[in-house]
Amino acid sequence: MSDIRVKICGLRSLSDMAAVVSSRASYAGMVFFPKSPRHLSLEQARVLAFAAPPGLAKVALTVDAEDAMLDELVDQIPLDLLQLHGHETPARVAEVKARYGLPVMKAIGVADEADLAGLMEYSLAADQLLIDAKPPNGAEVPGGNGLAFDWRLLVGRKWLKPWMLAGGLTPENLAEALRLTGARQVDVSSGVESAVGVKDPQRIAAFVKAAQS
Ligand SMILES: O=C(O)c1ccccc1NCC(=O)[C@H](O)[C@H](O)COP(=O)(O)O
Repeated sequence: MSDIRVKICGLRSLSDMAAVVSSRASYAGMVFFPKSPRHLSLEQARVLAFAAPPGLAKVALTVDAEDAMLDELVDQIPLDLLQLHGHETPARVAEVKARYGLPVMKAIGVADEADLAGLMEYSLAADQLLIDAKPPNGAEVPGGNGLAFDWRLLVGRKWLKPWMLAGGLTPENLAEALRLTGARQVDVSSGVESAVGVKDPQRIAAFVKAAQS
């Protein structure tokens, strides 16, 4: 069994949380972005977060959030990691990290080699990086689109901080993605859904199993 850590993103219900717990994933992601089909209210997120067992990291995902919103999330929800999935600068990443005293993961969208240029600077400011597919032009949401990028772009690359691979991963393609990129952490949303925003417990289990084999 390998020690690949898995984040299941976009949980919406207690049954999603139960599926994530029984799969033995390492991170449970909650989306706070009203345009997303996976958006949660504070109250919904509190219920999910309090149902998470110790050892399962609770991740709050925001997009260019102001302090007022982050203040509310951090005050009301027990969180382990803040995922910044917008256009936050390295300086903003450092500011969020200092203000809340929580680890911060910065998501970077990748479509081609040029998109990797900023990663080093972000790796100085953030605790972790999430290397995701860049959303298509005009996309309503900057993540959770089920799109993959060319994993060969990551071959032989190293960053200063732990990183996760994301974007279009599925139980079916995960082994190949791990083989090519050498990722030790992976993140998935659409690939473990039966319809947009609807998590499928069997696909969650299959994804984590694929990460462990
Ligand atoms: O999942 C969303 O709806 C979402 C909305 C706004 C910003 C980010 C979002 N998801 C970010 C994630 O961490 C996803 O898991 C990641 O983009 C991979 O998604 P997918 O390609 O669907 O597996």
